[in-house]
Amino acid sequence: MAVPRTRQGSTQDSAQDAGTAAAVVRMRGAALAYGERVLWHDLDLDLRPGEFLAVLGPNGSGKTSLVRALLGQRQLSAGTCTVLGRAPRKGGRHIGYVPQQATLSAHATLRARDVVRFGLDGHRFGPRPGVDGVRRRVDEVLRAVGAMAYADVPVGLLSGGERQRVRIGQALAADPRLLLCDEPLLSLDPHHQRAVTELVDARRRSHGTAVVFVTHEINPVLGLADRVLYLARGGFRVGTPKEVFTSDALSQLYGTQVDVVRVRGRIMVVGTPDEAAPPPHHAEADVPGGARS
Ligand SMILES: Nc1ncnc2c1ncn2[C@@H]1O[C@H](COP(=O)(O)OP(=O)(O)OP(=O)(O)O)[C@@H](O)[C@H]1O
Repeated sequence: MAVPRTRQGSTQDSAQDAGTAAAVVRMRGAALAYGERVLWHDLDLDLRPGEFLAVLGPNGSGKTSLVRALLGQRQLSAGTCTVLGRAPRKGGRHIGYVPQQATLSAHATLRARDVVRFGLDGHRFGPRPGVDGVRRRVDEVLRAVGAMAYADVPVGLLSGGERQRVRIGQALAADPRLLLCDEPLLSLDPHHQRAVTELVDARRRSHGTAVVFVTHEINPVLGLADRVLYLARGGFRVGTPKEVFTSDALSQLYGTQVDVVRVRGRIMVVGTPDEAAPPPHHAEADVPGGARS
């Protein structure tokens, strides 16, 4: 089960250090830069089993790059990161990855069950189940994600919401301890958004799978996220949704007046600068008052 933990900036505290032994992801002083451009830096983060971390931020703030760093596809430019106690590496076992939407269309003629099976076959190490075992496991996963009804339908014929269930099935097939979801709600209607978030939530509650969930919108995960990592302008803010979604916290992060308004249990953020603007470089990015840049 998830235990919320608060963290702002990079100052370490003993309570957090006590919790690191079981951390699924551990980052210390982590930074990621492309050339001169620093996406984020001084990031300290411990993600515990069963914890749901929502990652938010404007376009280009480095959310996908963070996921790629955890997958071992991007090298940190500074600091350290471990995933399940080891340096992140490509093809690591126990990591389920739900990539951004586009990727499945390349395999549009494959049936849903084939796509889920790839989640089992994709791992080069560890014991391999036999043919019957594979089929059983694929069926089990298809049922778990509610995709049994279209198990034999080519994914190219499925709706966006149905495909997303299949993608999640693929990510869950290998029984991951860490689930990385990169904008799985993109272009889904509220009904399907709810279905997808409930699937992910059920998984982390039943299996203690830690979740990193990149999303542009906090509201669909507001009741689920233990913590939010909000990236912007080369900086970040991390804490519970209540702590991060305040006018003060986001104004500090953005370096301009931002208003956070709550309406009928939903959060609206008003006044964020143009999302297309690139973040400043490292030296300009320090945000005073603990919201680290
Ligand atoms: N390999 C790379 N080399 C150089 N720049 C890169 C590379 N990969 C990403 N970038 C740049 O880094 C920035 C962050 O990209 P990233 O995809 O992590 O952002 P994001 O927060 O996921 O954005 P979005 O919300 O649009 O998906 C972008 O400006 C992107 O162009």
